[in-house]
Amino acid sequence: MPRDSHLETTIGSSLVNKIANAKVLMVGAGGIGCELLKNLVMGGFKNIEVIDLDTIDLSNLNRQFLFQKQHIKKSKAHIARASALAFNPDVNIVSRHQNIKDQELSVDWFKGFDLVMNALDNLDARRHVNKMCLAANVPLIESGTAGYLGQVSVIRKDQTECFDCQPKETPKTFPVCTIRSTPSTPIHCIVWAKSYLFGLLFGNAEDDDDETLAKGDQDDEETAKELAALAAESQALKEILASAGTSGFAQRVFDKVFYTDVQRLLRMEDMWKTRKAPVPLKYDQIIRRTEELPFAMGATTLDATSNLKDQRAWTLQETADVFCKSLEQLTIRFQSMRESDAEASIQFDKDDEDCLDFVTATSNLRAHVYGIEEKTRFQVKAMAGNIIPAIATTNAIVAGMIVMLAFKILNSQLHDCKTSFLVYGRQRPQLIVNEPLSKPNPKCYICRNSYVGLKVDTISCTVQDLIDLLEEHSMNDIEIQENGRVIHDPDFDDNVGKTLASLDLTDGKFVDVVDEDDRKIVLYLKHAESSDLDGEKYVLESDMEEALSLQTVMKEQARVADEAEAASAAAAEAAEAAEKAALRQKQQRDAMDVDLVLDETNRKRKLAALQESTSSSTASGLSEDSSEDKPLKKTSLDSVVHPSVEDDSHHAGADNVGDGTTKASAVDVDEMIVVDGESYNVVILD
Ligand SMILES: Nc1ncnc2c1ncn2[C@@H]1O[C@H](COP(=O)(O)OP(=O)(O)OP(=O)(O)O)[C@@H](O)[C@H]1O
Ligand SMILES: [Zn+2]
Repeated sequence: MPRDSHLETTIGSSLVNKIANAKVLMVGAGGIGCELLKNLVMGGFKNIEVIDLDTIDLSNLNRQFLFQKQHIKKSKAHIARASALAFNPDVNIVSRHQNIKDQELSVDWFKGFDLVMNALDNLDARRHVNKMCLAANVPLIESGTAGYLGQVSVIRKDQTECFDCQPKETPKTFPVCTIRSTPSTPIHCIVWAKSYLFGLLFGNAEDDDDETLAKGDQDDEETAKELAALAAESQALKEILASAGTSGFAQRVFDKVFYTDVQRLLRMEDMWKTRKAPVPLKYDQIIRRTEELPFAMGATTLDATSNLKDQRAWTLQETADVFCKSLEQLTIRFQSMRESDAEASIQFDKDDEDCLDFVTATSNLRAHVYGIEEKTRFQVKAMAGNIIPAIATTNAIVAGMIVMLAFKILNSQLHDCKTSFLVYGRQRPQLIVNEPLSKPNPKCYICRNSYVGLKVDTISCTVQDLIDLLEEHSMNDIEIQENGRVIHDPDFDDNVGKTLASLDLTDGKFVDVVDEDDRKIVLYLKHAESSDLDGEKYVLESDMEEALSLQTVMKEQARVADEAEAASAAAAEAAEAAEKAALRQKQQRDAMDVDLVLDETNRKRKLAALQESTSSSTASGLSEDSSEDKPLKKTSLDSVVHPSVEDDSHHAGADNVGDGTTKASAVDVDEMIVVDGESYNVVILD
């Protein structure tokens, strides 16, 4: 039986043919990628290109099942290809051990695919593929997982939202004073070790801040004072750094950060009125304490190859030992890096043994000083590396959903595609939640651009030539930028005589051009020898007029969106003002007495009774009327009591609807009814 016969029965031979003829690109051969590649070769795809920049790590093997122990350190892309071919040898797979951001992988290269599928793990690469697919006008399936959660969606130029249409969540930050002075949780200690101390010791001493530290309100006098003290503290540590590499260096750092600095903090007595005060720790103390222990725990040496080192809590002596040892190792590395490059720094890497040792020991020593729970090396790795455990099943489900979307896209059924969320722990027993694909954000600065290929000899073409070219297409007073770098604008013309190549505007670069009407064209440069340009100075690969008129439409859409946003902001403001006014009114009414609480039915009866009684001129008060043959039903407002319950002298004859508390003033007065010259405040229940 032919291999694809079941597939044909399921989805029809026409779609099977489309799948077989499609050329698809898979970016990333990790957790999702391995599952996806298997699905593709089993799902009838015959032309697949797979790219991954990484090599296989032992930690990948639990879920990236195309890889085995003997593949460790080999290219993920090449091994994924070889293993997938074993599932189906009848497929053409090209593997690339390469970064998807490589310049050689141009917009034209992307144009060679019918569909791109991301199986990536980082924003930067996702953003890049998003932009390339928009420029190449190729559909992209974007996916991601985090523990039990997963998401799959489709990105199609001008039809759906792109990856950058909505701002992405910024990483969690911590107030700098919490991290530097008043930690209260293990993560505070880990961030201090990883982002502050590590950076100060092995980074560029000037930029000892980290984006995980939020500066807080520096106008606040207390905060400003504390920040100044912290800056002085960092400066003192930098002075100790001058003795790096000499004997006793590690102990000096130890005593500085766990003793001297903590003592300074303790002098700020107000700080500890409501918090548990830290206990300064000196290196010598640990040695002394360890000698006092019944067993020679200080003699324990942690075996780096043993799992125990990762999984069990270390003694204080062990922690101090690891601190000193890892500090020395990293210092040696740092100094040798600095010999060849004065700006060199070590980046924290959770998979680097010395880095992880240093951060584990340092954060636990700080935790010890502050009486905070200590963490094992394994736990610190997860927390410092922001690791959410990857779950094979989640990846498998998401890879399955990617293939279903791929089928629909190749079958021209974009309208049937949905964004799918894999959810977990919800009350409803529903694993997958679907949402229609969103429309592009009219204000998106990535997908609302018009991308135009420009073939040009970048060696001879000057910025002025580029300006002339754009003016020929009626783009005036233009501003030219590349990746945020200003190349030219109406007030900055220093570069007009320079060639594109001399400004590093070379093959594959995106050049943003905005004109006086705010129309934005992104030119992607394609270097061509002058001889290949048929005597022309340049060749534009798309119709510029069409792109510009599309821009005019998009700018109008953005304007309408702006207006709608402004209108909804104004409406929200008005609603807030109305709410405030209503609240004020309520407060005024609350100050009044409440005589009756009626529900709507009662109100009608009451009014009817009142009218009847006043017209017959027999009524002397509400209570008499209401106790006639049609008695009023008491309302169920338990919390309201007629003021006369407290004070009999007032409206003693009124109908005491509602009973219970004494807080009549908490109720709105809805109506005032006048009967026989006497006024009654009435509350009407909904
Ligand atoms: N710029 C890029 N170019 C090519 N491949 C990339 C790029 N960025 C990330 N990748 C690849 O995407 C894959 C994502 O897979 P996954 O999320 O399972 O990560 P992992 O690195 O295998 O696992 P973990 O991060 O949990 O150790 C990785 O194999 C990674 O090498
Ligand atoms: Zn967008």
